[in-house]
Amino acid sequence: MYAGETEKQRKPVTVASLLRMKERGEKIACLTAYDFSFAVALDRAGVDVILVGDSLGMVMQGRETTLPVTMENMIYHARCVARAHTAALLMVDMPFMSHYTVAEALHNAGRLMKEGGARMVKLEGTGEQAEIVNQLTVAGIPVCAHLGLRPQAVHKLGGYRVQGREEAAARAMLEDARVLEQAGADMLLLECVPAGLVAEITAATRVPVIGIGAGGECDGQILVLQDMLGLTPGRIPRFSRNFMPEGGSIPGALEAYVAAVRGRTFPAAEHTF
Ligand SMILES: Nc1nc(=O)c2c([nH]1)NC[C@@H]1CN(c3ccc(C(=O)N[C@@H](CCC(=O)O)C(=O)O)cc3)CN21
Ligand SMILES: CC(C)C(=O)C(=O)O
Ligand SMILES: [Mg+2]
Repeated sequence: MYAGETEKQRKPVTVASLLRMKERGEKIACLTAYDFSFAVALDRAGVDVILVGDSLGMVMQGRETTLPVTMENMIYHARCVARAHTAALLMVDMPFMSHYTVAEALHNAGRLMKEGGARMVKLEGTGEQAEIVNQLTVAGIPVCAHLGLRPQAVHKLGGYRVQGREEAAARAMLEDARVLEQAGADMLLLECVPAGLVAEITAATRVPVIGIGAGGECDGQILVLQDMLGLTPGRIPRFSRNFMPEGGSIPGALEAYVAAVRGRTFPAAEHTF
């Protein structure tokens, strides 16, 4: 929005308001953004949570993976988005190797909050990260724990593959979700997880569960902005959908996405594992 321009006020989205949305069964619509202009557009479309994702390594920088993304990259893009002063909650990814000791996690999450303007940080991890989530919680930093397909672990996982298909892996993920919620996580994000397991985790937790390639039974959805605007070169992941044909324009596509999430028409069966 231009300086001095006024807009009808939307109440700021908070950890508490997201919890209420889960309790009421209202779906939470989330998207990534990496700059000021798109942050304003997402906010106007009624998006609840804006994620400055480390997917910026791919969609902003043209890299093959998210691994080279730095703290400086994350802070730069977070600051650009934060200047939109959105009612949408601003969540920022902790990049690869920024959160594997308590001291580093506190230092780097602190930087995303202080310098980046984040209101929540997201970290990829398992139950092993419980102590880190607990210490961030002690520091008053809202945390989203990202489970399932963790793109920062792509070389360990052997590719961008669905996670939690085998019974033992499914039990472990459910236990990780419980442990991370117990440690203080305010939100969970499940990427590329079979819909049945997602439904189980969503029912077993009080905090909102956001999905990407995780079916329609979780509390909200997230997509990478460039994928849903049809801007990604080549094939988009199966779980994604281009909303541009339906929306007709960028604001139209963003509104169509929010409406489809709220109206439970996205994701459909073909986007689900
Ligand atoms: N543009 C973009 N979109 C994303 O969703 C995204 C990124 N970048 N970068 C970071 C991660 C990487 N992601 C990905 C990338 C590819 C698949 C993929 O190709 N999945 C297969 C399913 C494989 C299986 O069945 O096990 C697919 O067909 O969609 C999944 C997640 C999600 N994230
Ligand atoms: C795909 C979402 C969940 C993400 O972590 C990112 O954009 O980096
Ligand atoms: Mg990410």
